[in-house]
Amino acid sequence: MAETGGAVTVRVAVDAPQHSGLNGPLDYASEQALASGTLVRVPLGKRELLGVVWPGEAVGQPEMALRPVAAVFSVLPPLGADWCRLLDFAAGYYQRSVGELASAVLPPQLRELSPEQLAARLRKLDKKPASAAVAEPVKPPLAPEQAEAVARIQAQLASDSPKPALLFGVTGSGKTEVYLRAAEAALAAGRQVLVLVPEINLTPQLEARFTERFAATCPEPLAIVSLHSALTPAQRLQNWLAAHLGRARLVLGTRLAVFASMPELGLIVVDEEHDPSYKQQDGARYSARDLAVWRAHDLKVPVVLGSATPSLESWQHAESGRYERLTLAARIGGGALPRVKLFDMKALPPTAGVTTALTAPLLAELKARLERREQSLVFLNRRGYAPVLHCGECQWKSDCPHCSAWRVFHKRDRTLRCHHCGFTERVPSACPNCGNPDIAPIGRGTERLEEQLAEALPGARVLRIDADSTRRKGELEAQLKAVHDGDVDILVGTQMIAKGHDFRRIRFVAAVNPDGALFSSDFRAPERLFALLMQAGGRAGRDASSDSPAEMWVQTWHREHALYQALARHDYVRFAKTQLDERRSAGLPPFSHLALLRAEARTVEAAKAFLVAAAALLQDEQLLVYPPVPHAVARVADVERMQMLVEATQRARLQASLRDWVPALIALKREHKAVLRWAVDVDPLAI
Ligand SMILES: Nc1ncnc2c1ncn2[C@@H]1O[C@H](COP(=O)(O)OP(=O)(O)OP(=O)(O)O)[C@@H](O)[C@H]1O
Ligand SMILES: [Zn+2]
Repeated sequence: MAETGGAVTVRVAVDAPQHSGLNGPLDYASEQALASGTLVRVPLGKRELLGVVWPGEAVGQPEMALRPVAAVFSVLPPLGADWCRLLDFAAGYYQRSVGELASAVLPPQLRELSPEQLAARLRKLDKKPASAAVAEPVKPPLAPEQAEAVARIQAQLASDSPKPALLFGVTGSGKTEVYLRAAEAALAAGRQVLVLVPEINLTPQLEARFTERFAATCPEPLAIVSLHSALTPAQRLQNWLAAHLGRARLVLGTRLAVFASMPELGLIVVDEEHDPSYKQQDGARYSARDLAVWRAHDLKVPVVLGSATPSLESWQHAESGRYERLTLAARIGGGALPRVKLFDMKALPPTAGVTTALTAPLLAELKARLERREQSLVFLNRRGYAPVLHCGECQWKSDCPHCSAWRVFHKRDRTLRCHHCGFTERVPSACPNCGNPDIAPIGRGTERLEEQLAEALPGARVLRIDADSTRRKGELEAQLKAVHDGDVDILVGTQMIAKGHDFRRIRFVAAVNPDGALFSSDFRAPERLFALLMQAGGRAGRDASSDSPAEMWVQTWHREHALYQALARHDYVRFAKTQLDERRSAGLPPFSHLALLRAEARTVEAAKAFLVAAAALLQDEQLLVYPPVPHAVARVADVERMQMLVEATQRARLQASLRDWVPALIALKREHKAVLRWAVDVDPLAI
């Protein structure tokens, strides 16, 4: 803040468009001094935007008439210095402006409310009724490995320079109970706790478990809240305010919750830390997991990263001693992990007309389980009825006219839908190219699998859960409840059901067609496939009291593949070692650091020309700049997408180069009018 005449100059982080080149906080005039972190409304161009008074000296150019701050949210305590540091770091690291990031991560409703309206919302918070008195929860006695892990986290809570903990626990080993005990200790010490989960659909079950555990110790209204994008804007603001005011003692949320304002934050938990959904895929492409680690380090509080299949980045940190590894090697109650059977598709006698997803032995196994009244899960990571519709006469296929992709056949509503641009049409009754009425689906998605299972196993109660079956509010909850209640015999679904859920009745899991990912050009594809299959298998046999053996089948054409061999032995450690060895010799992350420059244009040439010119602007010899290549789905909605990888052996080196490069790219873009969009993705996940 600088004094100029009667008014003071304040720096305000505000969402100025990137091409304006105004990427730092901007100066405004204020009648009174304003503490950093104060929320304000300020004019920018013709608009009035939400802004945050930012720490640091205003540049103060007295000859320029500064525009005045339009409104001050003095009803709200300012955001903390730690929150501003987090945003400064994240904006710098992911190469965005701090104002853009602040505007993206603050609750959207804040942008619309006047100070008076916000004051009304705050009064409403006070009127929330306290929850009814609840009984003391029953806490299970900890298994020895759990007790050890909890003790280590407690030691970290007491330390003034805690190390991140990697909780490496096999599926069903009771990681959640460790989070609960760690949270209990932090809450008892008067601190707030932040728990991150990868997917919204995992929040209800976890929220229920946390509420059940802490409702007695934290009975005040809004003491436990969730933060994710499926909340209504009003709920999201309410929960965010509760966290900011310190009323919410425990915040449970998806990646955006890493930015929650929590003045007394004392512990962060990142569940399923390996999950790709922690990475934001547009705007500021941040990794919530990585930011959680940064935030914990900055605050000198512990962070617990939990997974049965840690990301190779985190695993490498545990290997090198930067993270403390806490291992839960056994399932609760001594239950065995499911036996994994690699079912060799090549060994099947070729039979014309037999669908390969549901082999006769698989059907027989499902039938046997059905007769024993056990639940089974059939996992196929592809939704829709069939990935493509095909005409045998003229070879027409249901491609998307706007994308380099097929349109997926959805039988339920008889549509052809592009999963990339959303282009949807009714299924034609005959081939649009030659008029042949006999067009047929090729391949299968969950919808078709569901149909075939119901046909092959009459009387079985088959339920499909995927993004299509759960569009409407409440559907997912109802479907999961049916599974938990035992009203379902065979559950069919995508990765949505493979992760996290504590299904107690499932004893058999089949992955019917997982091979595709083995040959992807993305170096992370094997890591993702391994994690997904381990997670899927982990849904079986979670109830140790049942005596029937739990089993997982993987139907594959590549039985000997090292990935499957490691999977069959539940050997994450070995898998990680092989992968890390490969990454080390290929110079890939975590042994190098990457940034991806993406460019989108109407033509490949225009996108490419921009990338080539951008490469010429990078003068550091220590950086390796790869030639531009098309994105895996090169064209989406008639836009060509190209990308270029930049690699450095040192993170700091890459960061230093990006700092100069990004402003230069903003200027470069002005010369490349045909480029529609460009973006830098630091630590990209999908390549
Ligand atoms: N000490 C304990 N005593 C008895 N039951 C326990 C104990 N700890 C956890 N459980 C129960 O064991 C089951 C599995 O625990 P949890 O869901 O935490 O596993 P997880 O390690 O998170 O598994 P996943 O990685 O598959 O999600 C849960 O039903 C939980 O209530
Ligand atoms: Zn499309």
